Amino acid sequence: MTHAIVGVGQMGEAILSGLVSAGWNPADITVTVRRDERAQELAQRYGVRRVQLAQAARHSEVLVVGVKPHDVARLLDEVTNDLRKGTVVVSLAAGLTTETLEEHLPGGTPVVRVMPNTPALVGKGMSGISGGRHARPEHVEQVRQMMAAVGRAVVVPEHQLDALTAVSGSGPAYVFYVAEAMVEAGVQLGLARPLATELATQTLLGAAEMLARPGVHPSILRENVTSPGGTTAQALKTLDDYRVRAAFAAAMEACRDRSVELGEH
Ligand SMILES: NC(=O)C1=CN([C@@H]2O[C@H](COP(=O)(O)OP(=O)(O)OC[C@H]3O[C@@H](n4cnc5c(N)ncnc54)[C@H](OP(=O)(O)O)[C@@H]3O)[C@@H](O)[C@H]2O)C=CC1
Ligand SMILES: O=C(O)[C@@H]1CCC=N1
Repeated sequence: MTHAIVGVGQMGEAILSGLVSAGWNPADITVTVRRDERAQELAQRYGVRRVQLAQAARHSEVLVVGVKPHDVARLLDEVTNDLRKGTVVVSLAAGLTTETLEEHLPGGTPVVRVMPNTPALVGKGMSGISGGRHARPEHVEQVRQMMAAVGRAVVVPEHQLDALTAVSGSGPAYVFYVAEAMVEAGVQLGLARPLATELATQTLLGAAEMLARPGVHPSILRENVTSPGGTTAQALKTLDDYRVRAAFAAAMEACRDRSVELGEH
């Protein structure tokens, strides 16, 4: 019995890489991909075996579906006749509800929905997890343990997954966007690009580690950097003048709404 990943793109590979780095035996993980060169690449990088979809469906304990949301229904329809009774089907797809997923699978199939993020690649992922109608607590726990191997994993009511997507699923992109903005601004101020990149990267890393300590709040950490009448106060006032906080609220609301929309059919 293996864990199968079907559709190994950005997110599927991040989880695969995280699991192998966490010490999972590559012999216990199979991948199902369309292109031969991708199969070779994954075999070389991680030592995992490629299997056809039917084989993944027949022999896996957990089958992770890592294709784009609009490809999920077709893939599940293809899988349904071969699916071993008891296999837990895990979807990574934004928006798609467990109810929709269940409609494309044999009655009684345990379905677990996961909203991961790409830092799983470096063992620092953040996943939200919800079980479907037929997922027993032990199924949800099995998936939680898999995702906990590549970072942190929380079980949440399914209706919260759209909002969770806006915070942690898409969240890394906001951080990379801020990093890009800081680098570009540093270059604008006359710093060499490699130096600006090193300064921004190490600053984000250090700030993230401070945030992760127990009992701290971002507001306090920010205040600690902000000397009265000093440089940071000027910078933060300018961010407020440009309504950056409001922009985040609007961006994340749009993200949540898109997730809801992806789930409507
Ligand atoms: N990227 C992210 O940060 C996050 C993504 N997600 C979710 O993860 C899922 C995947 O997203 P992402 O990894 O970004 O997308 P990618 O396009 O990078 O990966 C999707 C992969 O699915 C493959 N694929 C499509 N159809 C099949 C098939 N029939 N059989 C085998 N493989 C197939 C594609 O192969 P090919 O290369 O041949 O086209 C591609 O490699 C989405 O549902 C998304 O909502 C969730 C959280 C975060
Ligand atoms: O952009 C997307 O739709 C996916 C889901 C969360 C992050 N990336």
